[in-house]
Amino acid sequence: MLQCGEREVDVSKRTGIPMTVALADIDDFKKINDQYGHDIGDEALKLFADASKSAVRSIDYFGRYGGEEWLFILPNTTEAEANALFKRISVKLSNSRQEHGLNHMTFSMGAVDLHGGHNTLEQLIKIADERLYTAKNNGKNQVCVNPTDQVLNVTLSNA
Ligand SMILES: Nc1nc2c(ncn2[C@@H]2O[C@H](COP(=O)(O)OP(=O)(O)OP(=O)(O)O)[C@@H](O)[C@H]2O)c(=O)[nH]1
Repeated sequence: MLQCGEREVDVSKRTGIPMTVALADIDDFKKINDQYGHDIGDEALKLFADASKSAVRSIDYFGRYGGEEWLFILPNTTEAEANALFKRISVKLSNSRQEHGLNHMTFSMGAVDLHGGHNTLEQLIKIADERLYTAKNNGKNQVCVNPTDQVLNVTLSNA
């Protein structure tokens, strides 16, 4: 997946077509494990993965990254459009989490597109991670696409 990401960075640089890198992390995952047990924690990971897989397009790349985080590589996408992805995953998650008794499960996301000095996949992942950290610090259940802009906080009926 990282190799594909490097290739997408090259394509974006060559063509000028934007691409976005996003990192996501389930909120308070440790509490889910502590409260419901490790097996339900694993189930929560699967629910998130299924919601994400069904929310991305066929040209996007999605996978687990560095243990607890999830990486999205989104060709032909601006960082502002990551808001829409965040909403789509949130809605899909809200549909499936109730069946599993995980009514309060949410996630946070940080996203950045290729522009200015952010030139390599490694740099983009680093900035996405910083923005994910900002989204967590700002209250979780939200995406941070640019810390100077307002973050999008999605509050679903059972969140
Ligand atoms: N069930 C399960 N738990 C895991 C797995 N990998 C990591 N964890 C647990 O995930 C937890 C990581 O939580 P963090 O992401 O650090 O913190 P958090 O509780 O989600 O808090 P925030 O990120 O601030 O929302 C730890 O308790 C790990 O043991 C896994 O594959 N399955």
